[in-house]
Amino acid sequence: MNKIVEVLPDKDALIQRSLAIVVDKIQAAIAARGRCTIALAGGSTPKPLYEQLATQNLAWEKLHIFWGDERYVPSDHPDSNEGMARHAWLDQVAFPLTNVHPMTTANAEPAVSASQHEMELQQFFQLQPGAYPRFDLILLGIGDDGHTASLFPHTDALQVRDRLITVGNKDGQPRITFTVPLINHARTVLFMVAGASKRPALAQIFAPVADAAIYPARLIQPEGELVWLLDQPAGQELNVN
Ligand SMILES: O=C1O[C@H](COP(=O)(O)O)[C@@H](O)[C@H](O)[C@H]1O
Repeated sequence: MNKIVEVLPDKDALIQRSLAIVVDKIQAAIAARGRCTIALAGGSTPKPLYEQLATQNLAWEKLHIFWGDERYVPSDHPDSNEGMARHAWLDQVAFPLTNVHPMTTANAEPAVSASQHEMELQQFFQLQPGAYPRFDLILLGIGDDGHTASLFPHTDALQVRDRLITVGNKDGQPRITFTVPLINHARTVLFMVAGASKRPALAQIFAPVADAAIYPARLIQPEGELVWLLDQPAGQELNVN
């Protein structure tokens, strides 16, 4: 694993740096393999990045969009990660409908939705049973509690090692999420973390020793490249070399 940690002066600088990295990864993947597969983060941090991506002139027809996690709500719900990215980016450019692969949240049982999305990934990547796809880029954030994607502290989702997609749990609310092994198979994982509220969790995530059950982002140790982009309020006390 190649780990890079950058502390940027403020959130705007973090967004500009993430834009440069994401555009570079998209173009490199298309040049090397004829397409790029990217899994988006939700929440609020990446929204300005998605708005900036909507201003770029990229080969959208060669870009396939997935999500690393989803709240279990309809896509038109204000909490929807899909809805946020569509509004900020995907609906603003000529993006082929077939290139957008959201996690369904239509089933009464979240486990059914998780299985359906797993089958969609297996078909899209033409996977053998038990194989993991290698996303070109997976975007992640962390919560104040150290969660990432929808891998929350002390939840069963943290232990899942034989699935691509599983059901997450935030205080009893279901989520759909990439599993740890799926994330760790990525070519590049890019964390975007902004704000002083993330500082305590970051200190534990970066500590030489800490409990990954409490700070699940510690479990993200990809085979490829791991990039952490932090703004100054989040990363100022980290001893990052
Ligand atoms: O609930 C979630 O939170 C994390 C962190 O969001 P942020 O806005 O604090 O960066 C996000 O990465 C994840 O996709 C989302 O479902």
